Amino acid sequence: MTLEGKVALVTGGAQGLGRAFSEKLLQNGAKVAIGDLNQKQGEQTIQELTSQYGIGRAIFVPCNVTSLDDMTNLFQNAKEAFGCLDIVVNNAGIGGEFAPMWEKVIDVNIKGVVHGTQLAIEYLRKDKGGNGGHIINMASAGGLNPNPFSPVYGATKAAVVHFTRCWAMNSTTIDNGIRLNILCPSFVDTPMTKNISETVCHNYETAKGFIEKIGVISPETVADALMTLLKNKERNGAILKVSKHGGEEFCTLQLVPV
Ligand SMILES: NC(=O)C1=CN([C@@H]2O[C@H](COP(=O)(O)OP(=O)(O)OC[C@H]3O[C@@H](n4cnc5c(N)ncnc54)[C@H](O)[C@@H]3O)[C@@H](O)[C@H]2O)C=CC1
Ligand SMILES: CCCCCC(=O)CC\C=C/C=C/C=C/[C@@H](O)[C@@H](O)CCCC(=O)O
Repeated sequence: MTLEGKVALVTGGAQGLGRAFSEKLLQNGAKVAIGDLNQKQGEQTIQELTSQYGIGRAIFVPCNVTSLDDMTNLFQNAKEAFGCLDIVVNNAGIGGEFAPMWEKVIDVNIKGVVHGTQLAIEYLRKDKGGNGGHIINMASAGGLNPNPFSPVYGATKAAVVHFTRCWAMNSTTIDNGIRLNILCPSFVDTPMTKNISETVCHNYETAKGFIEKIGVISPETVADALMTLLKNKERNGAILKVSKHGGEEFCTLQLVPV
């Protein structure tokens, strides 16, 4: 029970990776506040997690990460329900390359992470009554190396990597006991990957071969990588890539030939 007594907040936790993260956090003793746009799925997930891990361990708050009001409400509810906050996982994200969807991708994947990070810093900082803590932002292997089929999506994930590393070097976070790290999985077996089609990426037929070559990993594998970051008490601004062929690899940024 490495996270006994800790309180975590996970965005996009109704399904997919966010749900797997929430479950892993509960298994390790934490309490979890899940925020998600999908109220029906979110409430069902909380019911299932509660029956497995006990009453009062997890709450659901309907929330659109692009709305600062919704996100503020999510953080307030988490603090009121559990008394404090220690871990924030900014996980909610979407894909889509064509108009009008691509603008929404930028909004959710970047604005959502900016909201979640800025609020997390306010709630965690020691000089404002917090305990310090850990922020994990979800990027993607496609934010490190080019996925030629999803340029807009890849750009948002590169932005998440850079945004997070900037904050990790900031004296406000460092002096207040806050660390920020980044998870970069390759393709994962979630509804997002299952729904990849010619309506969300370019050159879909070729993309299928690309996905097959890179391989698809399980949400549990990525949840284990989240635990690797959470158990580590030193790293700040680190990028943890997880892929089928490479496993967990801490990365530095490098340009690969295209
Ligand atoms: N599935 C994959 O292959 C990979 C996914 N990722 C990233 O991991 C994160 C989670 O992805 P998956 O679980 O695969 O996706 P998913 O589509 O299975 O689940 C995403 C969840 O986020 C919620 N969500 C979407 N927009 C939202 C919004 N505006 N506000 C609040 N909640 C919202 C959805 O309702 C859903 O419950 C995303 O940031 C994604 O970009 C990164 C690398 C690989
Ligand atoms: C709607 C889009 C959903 C995308 C979900 C992801 O975030 C998956 C991104 C996953 C991996 C991207 C990796 C890109 C790697 C390449 O630049 C290159 O490193 C791989 C070379 C492939 C090969 O020839 O082995």
